[in-house]
Amino acid sequence: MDRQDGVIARLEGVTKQYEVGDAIVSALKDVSLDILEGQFVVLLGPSGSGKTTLLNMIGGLDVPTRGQIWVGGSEITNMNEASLTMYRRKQVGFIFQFFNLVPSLTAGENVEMVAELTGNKRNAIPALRSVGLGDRIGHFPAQLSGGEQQRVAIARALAKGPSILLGDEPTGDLDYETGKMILGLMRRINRSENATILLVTHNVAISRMADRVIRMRSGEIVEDRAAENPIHPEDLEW
Ligand SMILES: Nc1ncnc2c1ncn2[C@@H]1O[C@H](COP(=O)(O)OP(=O)(O)OP(=O)(O)O)[C@@H](O)[C@H]1O
Repeated sequence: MDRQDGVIARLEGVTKQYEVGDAIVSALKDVSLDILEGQFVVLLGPSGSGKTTLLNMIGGLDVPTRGQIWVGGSEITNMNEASLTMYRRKQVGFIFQFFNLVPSLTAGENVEMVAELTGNKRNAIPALRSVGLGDRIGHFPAQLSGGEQQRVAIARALAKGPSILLGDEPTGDLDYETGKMILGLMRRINRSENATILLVTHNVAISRMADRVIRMRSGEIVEDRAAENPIHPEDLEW
């Protein structure tokens, strides 16, 4: 894969099958896709359509049954387990619905722990400042609101300096206003740092802020379109 063409992630003929008893579930069927650096991509689709499976493949959390995946110039589908662990640790920023912070560590320590793994410990405090939490560094997750906890999780992802940020329903557990604030933050990071973001959601309204909208059904991409005029997250309504 050639980074010169601006492609940060490429999937070629990716198929994922799960064996469940005697049955085979095809979660992804021959999916091919290029994601460009700096794109804000929203991935939509009904429950069970393969969104999380696709995200997990790109994030190196699971491996395809067939097909190839490149991220940031390296093919991850031919990596051994040790290289794949390093890839997950250093190259991918994960933002989940339920924040996944360590309750016994402060906000600062939660970010530092991950930043340290990637050799970027000095990034931790600036990352927290960049999400507006410079004054919450010593707070524990239980002392933070849901929106603040998600901002810590975003800071933790950013502190790695990842090739791609992967969000799985990152606003799914937040109220309307807080959800919009988190989307606004993600958009700001995308625009100001040219961060590539792939965001999975059930919420069709969120697709109006995307540069590109991909829709899945039954393990296949059924629509892939560039958005002409993405709107500001503040103006989203649902
Ligand atoms: N570990 C697994 N073992 C067996 N089947 C699985 C496994 N993970 C996912 N599947 C199946 O693969 C299909 C795609 O699942 P996936 O979680 O990717 O869908 P999704 O679009 O993210 O759904 P949701 O919006 O509900 O999270 C589903 O039919 C699901 O049941």
